[in-house]
Amino acid sequence: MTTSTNPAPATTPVLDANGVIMRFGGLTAVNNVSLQVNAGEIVGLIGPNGAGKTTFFNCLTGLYVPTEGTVSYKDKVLPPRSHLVTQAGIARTFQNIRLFANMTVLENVLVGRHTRTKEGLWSALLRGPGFKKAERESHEAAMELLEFTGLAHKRDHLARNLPYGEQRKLEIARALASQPGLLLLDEPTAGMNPQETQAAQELVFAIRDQGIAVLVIEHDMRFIFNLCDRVAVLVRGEKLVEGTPDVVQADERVVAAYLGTPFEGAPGDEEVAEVRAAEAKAADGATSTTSKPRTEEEGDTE
Ligand SMILES: Nc1ncnc2c1ncn2[C@@H]1O[C@H](COP(=O)(O)OP(=O)(O)OP(=O)(O)O)[C@@H](O)[C@H]1O
Repeated sequence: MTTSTNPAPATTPVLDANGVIMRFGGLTAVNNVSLQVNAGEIVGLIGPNGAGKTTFFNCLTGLYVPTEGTVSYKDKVLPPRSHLVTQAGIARTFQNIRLFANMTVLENVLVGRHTRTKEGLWSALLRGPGFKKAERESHEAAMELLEFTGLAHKRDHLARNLPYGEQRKLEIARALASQPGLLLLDEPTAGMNPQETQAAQELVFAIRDQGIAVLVIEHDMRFIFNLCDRVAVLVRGEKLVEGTPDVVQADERVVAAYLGTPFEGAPGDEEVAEVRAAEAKAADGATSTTSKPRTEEEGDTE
């Protein structure tokens, strides 16, 4: 198992999400969630399916306007507009890969750099010295990122022809091209084999070692607990637990949330009871149609 020690004590908040609520009609997908990510940290966000993780990410990155709450990056409240959030210094990848499939690997990274280039339209049209210099710098920076992510040898391949694991890496390279101070990764190892997952872990450590804080959603618990300095657990839109991997792993509420076992004080105990009752009824129905009439069965047991 690879480990990486966090070099600096992580105390300076980079991201500060405060009391974020996101409602879709009658559904509260994220309910009053506050979360900080400090400089130098890798923080994990876990929770069962439908817990609100991606919705929370979308609130952080300006894709959704939170119903309530604020999101600050380096002490400045972010406007809920994705391009302004990227400009401020937050980059992200998506659960469903979103590459430009018919562009090359290099072109995809160059697109990611767009927010950091200052050359205007006239300069680009006239292709003057300023534009050529900027183009050369962009190219060099993109190639450095491809080296960093291990994709340099694929620079001229079309994105759609890359194996799945490399597409995920390319998404990360493209996100890094915007020179973020915080990188949000939404299920970076989904669909990866163990070797690719191991490589992804090394890559995230290397990103952190470059001074970029990371917030990562992932279902692969081994990956999360090996990787993260701190983990927050969302259940039904609410933050249930937050702490070091050891603390979170030992918390019985987390185990219960994943196994679906009701626990004291948990939201939704009534729903669990309802589902159990419905399942029992369905099982009864199945028995009575496949074996003997219900009245007989009842007679047997009484
Ligand atoms: N745009 C939307 N409109 C309405 N409901 C939504 C929307 N986006 C998400 N939801 C609902 O919000 C809840 C949280 O969904 P979300 O995708 O954030 O969960 P998640 O924790 O990321 O799940 P998963 O691990 O399966 O990706 C779900 O009930 C989902 O159906």
